[in-house]
Amino acid sequence: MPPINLRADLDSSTAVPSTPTDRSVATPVEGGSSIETHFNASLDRALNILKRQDVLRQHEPERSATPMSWSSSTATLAGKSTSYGEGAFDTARKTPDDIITSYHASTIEESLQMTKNKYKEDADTASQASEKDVAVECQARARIPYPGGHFYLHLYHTDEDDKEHLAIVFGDDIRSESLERARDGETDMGRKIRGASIGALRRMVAQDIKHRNQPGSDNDNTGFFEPDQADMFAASRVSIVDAPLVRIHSECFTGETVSSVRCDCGYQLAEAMREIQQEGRGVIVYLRQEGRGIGLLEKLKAYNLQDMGHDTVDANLLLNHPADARTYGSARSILADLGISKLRLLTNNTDKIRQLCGRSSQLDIVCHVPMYPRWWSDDVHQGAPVDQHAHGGDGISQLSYARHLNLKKGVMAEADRYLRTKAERMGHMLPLNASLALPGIVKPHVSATSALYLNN
Ligand SMILES: Nc1nc2c(ncn2[C@@H]2O[C@H](COP(=O)(O)OP(=O)(O)OP(=O)(O)O)[C@@H](O)[C@H]2O)c(=O)[nH]1
Repeated sequence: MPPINLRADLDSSTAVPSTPTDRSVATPVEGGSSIETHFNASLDRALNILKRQDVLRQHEPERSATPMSWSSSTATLAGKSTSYGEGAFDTARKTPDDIITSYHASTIEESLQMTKNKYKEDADTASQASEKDVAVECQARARIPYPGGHFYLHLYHTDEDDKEHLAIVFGDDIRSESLERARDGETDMGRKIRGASIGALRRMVAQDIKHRNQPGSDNDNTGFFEPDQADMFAASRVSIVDAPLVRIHSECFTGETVSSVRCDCGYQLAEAMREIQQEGRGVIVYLRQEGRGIGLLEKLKAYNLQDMGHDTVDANLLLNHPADARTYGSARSILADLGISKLRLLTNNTDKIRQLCGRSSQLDIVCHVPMYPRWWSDDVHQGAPVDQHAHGGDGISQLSYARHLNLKKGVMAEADRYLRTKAERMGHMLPLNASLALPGIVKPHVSATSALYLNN
């Protein structure tokens, strides 16, 4: 059998296109070789398939160049999942920079609104958590001298977590009930080492604490204590009826220990100590809720996101945390343990007030005392004793306590940005307007009460 001359047969019987691409339109004519016809048709189909795959492959690098980090960030920020569905191909043709830029421009408003809603949702959840009764026990108390005088540091354990929460107590008359409670098999020396009272004093303290829960009843325990202890407990009676100045402060290693000026935390702690020390009585409950409850590791990541242009709220959300993960149930219990049911609260934070005044709360927040940064105004807080030390060049200015009270406008630019975000996105009671150091911050008006804000 002679070999089949495909070329000749095709030339004579079929209009064969000159290029493989054209073959796709070739139609075998009547009488042509059926073998060639089938061959050409198969070849055409194969070429068409290859052509389509090739077109797709050309676009493949662009499609996979779309950064996953962008897509996952967007998903987190928008609070919904993102997938490559319809229309995804167009997005993939843009460069990653185009996508990020257009994303920022188009969603900033949406993000702001979404954050407000999310912040409220998280705050509601946190409020419910703060309603929970937290059992606390003061494990030890010790006197701490510091540049402004001395205070008593109380260390607490709670059944909520395994952290060491603290109460910084100013005034000799505020006592912890759980510290005074007798421990099994405890000696007087053991009590002294914990910072609890002993002997007649212990009995008096126990009676006094019991008495706090029975308003109106007479205290007939005077026979239990020595004359030199009488004054102390006379003062103790007073602390029950008045409303001491209280700050509920959350841990910030960066701001308080290494003097970071990304935030105002170091200043707030020092200022709270100064104001309470001036009054002679009050408490700072120091909660180990570092980084608004997300911990130091996550806060450092959030700082890097802030250096990439995100604010403190978005940075938390991008890391899949709530804007504020704190609760205040343990603070309420610590204050109750210290016999404080009525207080004036040093804060700008509406959410903190709302959580502390939850439905089941026994706390009576008589008013809130705003904490406006001293560097916004040149003339506030003149003549405080610790300022004189700090300016006096006697070495105390090297201490972080005093240093925090001497912050200057220019140095605090980053803290001002943080404060602006707290005011604009987290509902903090900070007056923003166009005058003082930060464009947009006016001199504080120090008269609002918590009732005003709680009713809103
Ligand atoms: N996640 C996060 N936490 C921060 C940042 N800056 C400060 N913090 C933490 O924020 C907490 C203090 O919260 P703030 O909102 O500044 O102040 P506040 O105590 O709620 O409000 P005030 O009572 O008005 O002072 C501390 O735990 C700090 O560690 C930040 O950029 N990101």
